[in-house]
Amino acid sequence: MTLDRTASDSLPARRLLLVHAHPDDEVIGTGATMSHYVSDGAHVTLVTCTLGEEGEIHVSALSQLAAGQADQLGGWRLVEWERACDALGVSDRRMLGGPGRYRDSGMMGLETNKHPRAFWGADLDEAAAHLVEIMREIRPQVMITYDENGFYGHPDHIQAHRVAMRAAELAGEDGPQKIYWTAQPLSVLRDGMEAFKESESNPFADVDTVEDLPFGTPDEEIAARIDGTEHYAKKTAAMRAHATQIPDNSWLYGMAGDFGGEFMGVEYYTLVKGERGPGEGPHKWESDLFAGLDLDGR
Ligand SMILES: CC(=O)N[C@H]1[C@@H](O[C@@H]2[C@H](O)[C@H](O)[C@@H](O)[C@H](O)[C@H]2O)O[C@H](CO)[C@@H](O)[C@@H]1O
Ligand SMILES: [Zn+2]
Repeated sequence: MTLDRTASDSLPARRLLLVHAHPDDEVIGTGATMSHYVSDGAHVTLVTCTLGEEGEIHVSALSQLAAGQADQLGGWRLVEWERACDALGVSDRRMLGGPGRYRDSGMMGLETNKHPRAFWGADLDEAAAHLVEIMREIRPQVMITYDENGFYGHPDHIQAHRVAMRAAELAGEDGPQKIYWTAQPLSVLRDGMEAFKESESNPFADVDTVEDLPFGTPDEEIAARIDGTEHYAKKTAAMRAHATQIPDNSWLYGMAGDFGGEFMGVEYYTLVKGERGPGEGPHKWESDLFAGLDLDGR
């Protein structure tokens, strides 16, 4: 079968693919990065794997949409997701296999993990094939997804990692030349713990040290620091679009409000495929995910 590569030939020279598990993950972990690259003229493709049907509902008027009631939260979060992508300027956004193909599995160990459409139980190569199709169309040079623990251990995040990495393997030369996993440097977590210690809405309240958290990466293992502080207003606008998941009193707004863009507008990554480009600072962190790539060849 001859592959139609004219699609990517008509796209901008730089093409970034992000693979996320639920609506809202895209903004929480990578919203500033997405907005930064859209603003800088790159083509950004977001692939989200589930509709988030099993999520909480922080908007009381919508509480009856819950999975155990009308079971309509997935459709509502699809709308939230579209609005959030609009706020970030991301027009190329897709649900893996189409909206509704894979269902939010719920937290690890719950009965919902066994739902016949739960993403956690998806056939890996079948799910990866949907992503390979997108890679062949877009031919992204860079891909962002989660580490093997899904950043914090949620089954859909772990499965998103597995599907993204398998698709990159199957896509061969149409797959990404550089692959990054979302990460949070331990130094930033320590600063956050200090900054939040007097705060009412404190995400660090249940731990004594940052090493007790299910995530955190030694600074020397971080490869890239993307400064999107000029875009954190768009990131917070996109977060507000996800109102069922991110309540107005969320600590995430505290980070943006009291601590400015440094915490919300800067996002960090480890590099697991490809060569690190030129970097800055004590650990030579890249400031551009496309650093070191020969873009002419693709
Ligand atoms: C950020 C993220 O991945 N959120 C997921 C997660 O949400 C958690 C879940 O509702 C849990 O019950 C809460 O205690 C926790 O505060 C939430 O972050 O899991 C949901 C169910 O799979 C998912 O819909 C949501 O997007
Ligand atoms: Zn998620």
